[in-house]
Amino acid sequence: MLSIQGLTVHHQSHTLVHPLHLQLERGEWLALAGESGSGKTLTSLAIGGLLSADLHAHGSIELEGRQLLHLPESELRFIRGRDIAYVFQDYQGAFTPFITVGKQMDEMMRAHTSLSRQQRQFACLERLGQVELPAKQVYHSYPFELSGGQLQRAAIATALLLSPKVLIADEPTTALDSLTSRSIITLIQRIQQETGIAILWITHDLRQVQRTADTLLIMKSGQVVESGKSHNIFFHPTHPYTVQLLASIPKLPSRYRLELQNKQVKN
Ligand SMILES: Nc1ncnc2c1ncn2[C@@H]1O[C@H](COP(=O)(O)OP(=O)(O)OP(=O)(O)O)[C@@H](O)[C@H]1O
Repeated sequence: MLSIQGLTVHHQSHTLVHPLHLQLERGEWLALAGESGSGKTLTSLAIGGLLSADLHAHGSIELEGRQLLHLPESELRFIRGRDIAYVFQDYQGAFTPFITVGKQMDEMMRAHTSLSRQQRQFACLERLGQVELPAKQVYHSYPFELSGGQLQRAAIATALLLSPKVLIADEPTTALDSLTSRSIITLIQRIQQETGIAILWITHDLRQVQRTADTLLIMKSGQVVESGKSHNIFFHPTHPYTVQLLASIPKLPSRYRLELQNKQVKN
């Protein structure tokens, strides 16, 4: 569904993302993992045409056969939300502080659909319910009246409003406590199973993707150093950097730990 071939991102003469290939299918959960500054966010922003003006992307980004790279902003704006939706780490930044959550969700629906006011409200409440929030209460709340976990759920509900094909989640749980973080991941897993949405999950924490990712891409210094089925990578990492990343996971089940210890001895 989403096919990226030879994507590069440059800043002046400096290459920040080296040729990157990625294939994401309907219902798939692909995790892009790696250390801070490895190029994960730039890759995700390039997909929706969100790179800042000083950065330049080359290569090919196709969504269901349609080339997205270098589309005019007016077309990209339409694609973002309807086909590709984002959830970011900064859930507070997802909403304007002094406008109710409902009004902001409604605004998004109004911009993308010709539904009546009543239909739009119904859709917003339905989505808020889907992310396990007290829908009516949250709809009428201001962002500052909600907890971090509730706000991130509301941001997810907003991202899902138009039933996008791809959800790009850039470290959406990093700013949350571990229990809330886990509940958000479980929620997105459930939504993925129910809707078949494809997930591109960006993280520096491999613990997060152990349970969820079908496919894993490991990035280091702007390069993909390892990619494949996440199960294979967890059991049989080939790149020393991946081995290092996996070995640094604090509480890995003993069966993985043994495999890794053997790997480290060999390397
Ligand atoms: N506008 C820019 N101009 C120049 N360099 C940039 C710009 N934006 C990002 N970079 C650099 O590109 C590299 C990759 O950044 P990116 O944000 O993609 O990393 P990341 O893997 O998402 O890191 P993190 O996990 O910390 O979010 C970093 O070295 C960053 O400093």
